[in-house]
Amino acid sequence: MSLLFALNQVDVRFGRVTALHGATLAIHAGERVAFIGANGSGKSTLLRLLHGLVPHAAGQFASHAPQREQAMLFQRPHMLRASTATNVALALWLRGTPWREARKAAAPALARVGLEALLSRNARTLSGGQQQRLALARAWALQPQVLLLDEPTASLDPTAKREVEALMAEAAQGRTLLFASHNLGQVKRLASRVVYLEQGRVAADLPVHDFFHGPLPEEARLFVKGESV
Ligand SMILES: Nc1ncnc2c1ncn2[C@@H]1O[C@H](COP(=O)(O)OP(=O)(O)OP(=O)(O)O)[C@@H](O)[C@H]1O
Repeated sequence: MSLLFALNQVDVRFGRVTALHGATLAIHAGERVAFIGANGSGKSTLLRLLHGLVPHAAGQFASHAPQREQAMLFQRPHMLRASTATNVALALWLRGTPWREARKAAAPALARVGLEALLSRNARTLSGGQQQRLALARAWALQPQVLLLDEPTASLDPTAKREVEALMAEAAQGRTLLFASHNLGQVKRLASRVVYLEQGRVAADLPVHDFFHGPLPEEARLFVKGESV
């Protein structure tokens, strides 16, 4: 599998805060990596670094995945005050698809996530679960090699969580999936590898089975115990 991202002793800083500290990681095409850890441990920062949204302050960072081959979903996606179809079409247009073609691609993308009945609905009026589905449709339409998801089901009710998670699994087929989650059940269902962050450091990096069944550093063990009750 080809190497997509290589981090060697990478630091990311926001003023005096070091959000990532000495992170060393290699991510290959086709992997499904879950980033877990307590609030503020650096999960979003790591995803944002991989997506080219924040610079690194120290160490070496190499990305072999072109930005246009990536799509990122945020916990609370930003929707434009326009129809759901326009929201999808604009994402395509911004990546260089001619407008007419982009408009045409919107309907099938929305149908994939079950929003075909809401094509002309103002996206800002959608529920949280519907907005997350729209965000997935937008990402899906771009057909990215790499899908980055930052706690995409965190603010959803249990039913919407299940629905969006099923769509995430489907959207990840044949792609590299990199996601942050506090939901360890979701991590077990979706990830092939777990990276556990602690105060900006990579404290464990293991295949999913070994993470949940093998010996772990003490902090990671306590984290899993605390989160899985
Ligand atoms: N734009 C920013 N400016 C200043 N500090 C920031 C910024 N973004 C993140 N941080 C800080 O960097 C650290 C890591 O934050 P990050 O959002 O990456 O954590 P996280 O693991 O994603 O947390 P959560 O689980 O709460 O989403 C925190 O101390 C946070 O306050």
